[in-house]
Amino acid sequence: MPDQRADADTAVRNTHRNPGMALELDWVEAARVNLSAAERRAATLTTRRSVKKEYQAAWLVKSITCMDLTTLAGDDTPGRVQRLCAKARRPLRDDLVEALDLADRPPTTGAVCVYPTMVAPAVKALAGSGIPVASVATGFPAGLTPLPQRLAEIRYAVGEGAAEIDIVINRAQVLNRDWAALYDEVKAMREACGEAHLKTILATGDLKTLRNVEAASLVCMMAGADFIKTSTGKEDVNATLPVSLVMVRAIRDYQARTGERVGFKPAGGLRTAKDAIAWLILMKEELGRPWLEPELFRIGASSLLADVERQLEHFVTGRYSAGHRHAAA
Ligand SMILES: O=C[C@H](O)COP(=O)(O)O
Repeated sequence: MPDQRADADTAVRNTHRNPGMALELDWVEAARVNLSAAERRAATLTTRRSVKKEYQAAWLVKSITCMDLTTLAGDDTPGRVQRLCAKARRPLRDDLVEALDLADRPPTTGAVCVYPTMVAPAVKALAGSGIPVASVATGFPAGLTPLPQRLAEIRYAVGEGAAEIDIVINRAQVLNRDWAALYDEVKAMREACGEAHLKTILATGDLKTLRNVEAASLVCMMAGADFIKTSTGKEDVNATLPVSLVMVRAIRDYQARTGERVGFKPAGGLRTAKDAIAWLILMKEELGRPWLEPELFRIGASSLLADVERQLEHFVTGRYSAGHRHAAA
């Protein structure tokens, strides 16, 4: 099988940071997106391209290494987080790892993503694994607590050992097109992160237009976001391919203008191996190979791994097992 695994030797996946830049309002205001063209292009990603047989298995393993294995539920407990971390360390059964010829470097997930009070148990459970802990923060998922509390929450999560912070932006600032306010808040959040990497969740399902999605993507990158992320998983509409296309093209434009590579994280509602392949195709076609690594690409998901494991089992054995055999994640 082609080897597309990522290195999982350190708990910080990407040492490079996006330094950000001054807010360039002209660039933000010039954002324009042709909705039907974006929808047509997104549709071709899953119809024109397909990935077959052993390449499909390699891509599915790749999707595991890029997965932020997530639990963000009101009834999360340290016990649940420990079980999730065990799955992150060993996302595939040993017999599948052997059969896929991965025993010398078995895959792990890209990160584990939890609420701030679950960071400490996650850090403990992942000690020595090289898997970073990501924490949501800033009043996730609505982001409507006062700014000092949102910044304090970031500092708390970093203090507990989170290496990555997934913040939510203030959607009202986008809907009011108050780009300076959005820029200032995200910049303050980046400062509060210290060494931790900043992912900015746009909650695209709340932003009304693709033009707003593009503009918000640019403002977050200008303010120093290391990743831009689609959704919390709690909006009515979460990650979609047209929205993701707009965001990755904003990443491309930002790189062309600044030379900086910003990562992308689709999240929310991604549950099937087919979804994982579709987003990997998007990354490869729009941004190229560097964005097929966990340093620049993550899939945020609470229930995707089960189907990926099931499809890999089918690849290895020719049979599907019952869904309940892959209960965790
Ligand atoms: O950031 C990750 C999302 O909250 C996960 O959403 P999901 O539960 O729909 O997979």
